[in-house]
Parts: sequence; C-alpha cells; structure tokens
Amino acid sequence: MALPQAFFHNLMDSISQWQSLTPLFLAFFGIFAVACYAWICFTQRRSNLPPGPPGLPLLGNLLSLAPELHSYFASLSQTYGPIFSLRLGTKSCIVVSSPSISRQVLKDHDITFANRDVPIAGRIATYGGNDIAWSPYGPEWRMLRKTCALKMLSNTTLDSVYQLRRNEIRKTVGYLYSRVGSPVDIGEQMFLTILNVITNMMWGGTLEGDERAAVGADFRELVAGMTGLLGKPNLSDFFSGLAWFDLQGIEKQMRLLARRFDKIFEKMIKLRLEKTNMGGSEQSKDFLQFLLKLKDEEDSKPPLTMTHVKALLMDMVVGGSDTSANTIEFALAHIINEPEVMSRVQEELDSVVGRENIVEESHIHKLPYLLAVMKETLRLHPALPLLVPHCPSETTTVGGYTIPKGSRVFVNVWAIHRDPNIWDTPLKFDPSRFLDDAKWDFSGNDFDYFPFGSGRRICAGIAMAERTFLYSVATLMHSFDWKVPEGQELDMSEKFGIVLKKKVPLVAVPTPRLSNIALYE
Ligand code: HEM
Repeated sequence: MALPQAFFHNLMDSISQWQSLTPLFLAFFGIFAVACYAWICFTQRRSNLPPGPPGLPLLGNLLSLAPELHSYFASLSQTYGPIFSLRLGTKSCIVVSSPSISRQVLKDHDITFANRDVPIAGRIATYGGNDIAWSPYGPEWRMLRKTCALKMLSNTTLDSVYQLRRNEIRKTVGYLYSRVGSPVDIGEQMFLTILNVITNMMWGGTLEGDERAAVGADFRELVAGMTGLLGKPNLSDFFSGLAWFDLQGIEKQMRLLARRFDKIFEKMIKLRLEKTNMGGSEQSKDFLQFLLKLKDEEDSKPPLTMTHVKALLMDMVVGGSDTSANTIEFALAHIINEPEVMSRVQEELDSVVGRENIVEESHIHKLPYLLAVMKETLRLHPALPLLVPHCPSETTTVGGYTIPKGSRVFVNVWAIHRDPNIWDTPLKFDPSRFLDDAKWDFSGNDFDYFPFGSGRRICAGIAMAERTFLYSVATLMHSFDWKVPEGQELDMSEKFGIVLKKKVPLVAVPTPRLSNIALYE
C-alpha cells in the first residue's frame, strides 16, 4: 500500500476509535493548525532554506512521501539539486545527495552536525535515547562510545573472542549440511548466527541449549519490529502537539517491543550478577560483566548508570545484527546471480584456503576479491541508506543555504553510491571496480564512498562488521555451491527501512563442494 494511503488508513482507524472527540478539542486543534501554518509561512519567508517541492498547508510534504524513501529522495534530487528541503509538519528536513555537500556536513561542520534529532520511536527503544546512536554529541556520548570501542568492538577484543565466532559459524555450516538439496532462508540463518555471536560476546555462556535458541528467535522478531517502526514516518515527530495522541500507535507498539527486550536484559543482568557473586572460576569476561563493574565504580565520569548498560546492550543487538545479516544476504544474492563472480570468489578461496581445510578468520586478509565483493555490495545496498539522520546544534550555512538548528538532515549515501557522474555503469554489480582502485575504503575519508558514514558519528562497529561479513561469506562460499530453487528467479529489489533489506528473502539450495565430510562437522 502506498504510504499516503497507509498513513491515512492508520490515521482514520485511530480517529474512528475516538468517538468522544469533543468540539472543544476540535476548536483547539483548528487554532493550533492555523497557528502552526502561520508560523511556518513566516519563518520560511525569512529563511534561505534549500529549494524543495511545494507542500500543503500544515502537512507540508508529508502526503507525497513514497515508501521507498531513499529512491524517492534520489529522484527529488534530480529536480531540486544536491541539497533540497522538505517540510514534514512543523519539521524542516534537509536531504543531501552529493559528495561535496556531504563533506561540508560530515567533515567541515562535523561537530555541529554530530547531533541527532531523536524520533519518539528511537527514544523509547533506547531507554530515553541513552545509547550511543541517539545521544547528543557530548561527554556522555563520548563515554558510551569509548566504553564499547575498548571493550566490545576493538580489534584486540574481537581477536580474543574469535573462538565464539568460529563456533557459531561451524554450527551454521553443520546445519546447512543437514539441509543439502533443500531450500534455505539465508537471511534468517545469518541473522541467527550473528545474533548468537553478539549475545555470546555480551553475556557469554549465560544461556545454553534450547533456552538460547528461544531467545534467538525472540530477538529476530523484536529487532525486525523495532527497525520497522524506526523507518516509519511518525506524525507525532512532525507535530509535537499531537504526540500525546500517538495517532498511528507507533509509540504504543514500540513500548511493547522495548518492554520485551527489557525483560530479556533484566534476566541476563540478574543471572550475570548471581554468577559474579558466586565468584572464583565462575566469572567470565563478557561485555555485560565489564559494564556492571564499570557501573559500580564511583570515579567513572560521567557515571555509567543501569539505564546506560541496557541501552548499550540494545545498540549492540539492534545495530549489529540486521545491518550485517542483510548485507550478507544481498552479497550472496549477487554472487549466486552472477556465475562469473561466484567462480572468482571460489577460485580465490581454493587458492588461499584449499579444499582440504576449512576457512579460518586468519584467511580473510588474503582475499582481496572477497573484500571487493563486500565493498561492491555496500556500494549498491548501503545498510543505512540515509545514515542515521544528523541534526545541527546551531543554524549553519551549507552549500550557500541555511540549515536551521534542529532540522533533520538525511545524507543519501545510497544515491551517491549510484551516481553516474562518479561510477561507471553504476547499477552493475562489479566488484572488480574496487580491485582496480584501492582509494575506496570504509574510513569515511572519501565522500564518493562511505557506507559506514563519516566523521565523529561514523559507525562504531566497522571492524566487527568487516570480520563478520568476510568470515561468513568466505565460509559459505567455500563449503557450498548455491543455486536458486528450480523454476525460481532471484529478485534483487530492496525494501526501505532504517536498515535496508531485501524485499524478497533470499532462498537458495546448498550443495557441498568439499569432498571430506569431516570438514562439515
Ligand atoms: C554491514 C554492517 C554495518 C553497516 C553498513 C553500518 C553502518 C552504519 C552507519 C551508516 C551508521 C551511521 C553513521 C552516521 O550517522 O553518520 C552506523 C552507526 C552505528 N553503528 Fe553501524 N553498521 C554496521 C554494523 C554495525 C555493527 C556490527 C555494530 C556493533 C555491534 C554497529 C554499531 C553502530 C553504532 C553503535 C552506531 C552509532 C554511532 C554513533 O552514533 O556514534 N554497526 N552504522
């Protein structure tokens, strides 16, 4: 259903439940609407906002938004240029779609734009925005980011928990071997593998067996629910006066999901504290234990509270799972779709790993073609196509236009990655473009290519994402040949959300390619 229809449908549903709307409320609403409109006209006339499509009184451009926001914004930039503005209710939104303007936002004015305009759904999901992704730029954000960088996402920590990744990926290989000849939902398998790695790093062996599998299934549903709600335009964000009514029910749904997450976190924290109190060899060195210890240290500044601890756990689960799993799913879809790419990936693996061994993480640095496949996948399908929206802490001039303090700034990295002025045959999946030119990496220094963002708010999990992708795809392509089920065709279309995903899940059939059965155990 198109967004405006869906939007109105929801709205009418909500309104129809409100049989008791009183004339007083309607009068209040009318005065409020007229006042908002007058105020917006007044401020717009005085401002030098970037150009943009004309909007309706009060609603602005809300009703013309298309569900696939990233491609819709790309098409608007063809008309209105590399920086344009939209008005969504009372909120100014700015969309940036060129390397030079992205550089101004994310590098020249990095500190000013290193803030977030936190949507209501984001605030509820993260214990009031007390996490890394939604905290405003400042000491608290710095402390949270440093804590994660040092204790969960650094190369040293990642090296020390390689065995966890290895165990999970070997379990997945074993499962796939049991499904030889049958269709497998690859995104689902990758999500569960990655989630198990992350939760293992967070709270170690706290859960075992069936209970662990049950928590995994629960998480997948919860993460999908949360990223879905985070990608939906919410009236309450665009008309703060209406937030109280939660007309689309987004706040209510998010509260339910957040409560379910919280229950799991509470349980893990309780179990971890019990184990820690038992002392001695029972103590393990997982992230949760480190956080709980840091929380009790009086000299930690700013102090780390229990709310922060839970919000960080949420960032790791929600930020780290769907992003990596969806990228792997897109990559495998392209590899399966392009026999030449599949041959080159497998030839490289055979020459570096050999068919008598299994892939180890130490191999991944010797696989330049596979790294090029990762870069090409993230060029065509950057996991966060509009990054996490930025927000200037003061009114700033960018590209000659005024960007008002508090506006929501979308950087359309998806459009830049497909710009024919930058890329030859931009819609073709061609990893070799990254072999010929080594200038593109994940550092965010080049604004032609920055799938992890750039500047202070660049992704905190790049090292983990890179290892997860390369190790998983290498293992899957080394152990199996893949094809789509008889009579089916691969559909490569995307579905927009705060995290981009495949519209149609990738289902493929594995065939073993290693002769020694022991390599699948
Ligand atoms: C293919 C995988 C991934 C991609 C493409 C990706 C991409 C991104 C992007 C584009 C941003 C926003 C940057 C900005 O706002 O300018 C971001 C933020 C973030 N990512 Fe990732 N990410 C991935 C995996 C991960 C993983 C595995 C983790 C951790 C386990 C992680 C944790 C975070 C966090 C905490 C932030 C917020 C940073 C901040 O606001 O300071 N990401 N990511």
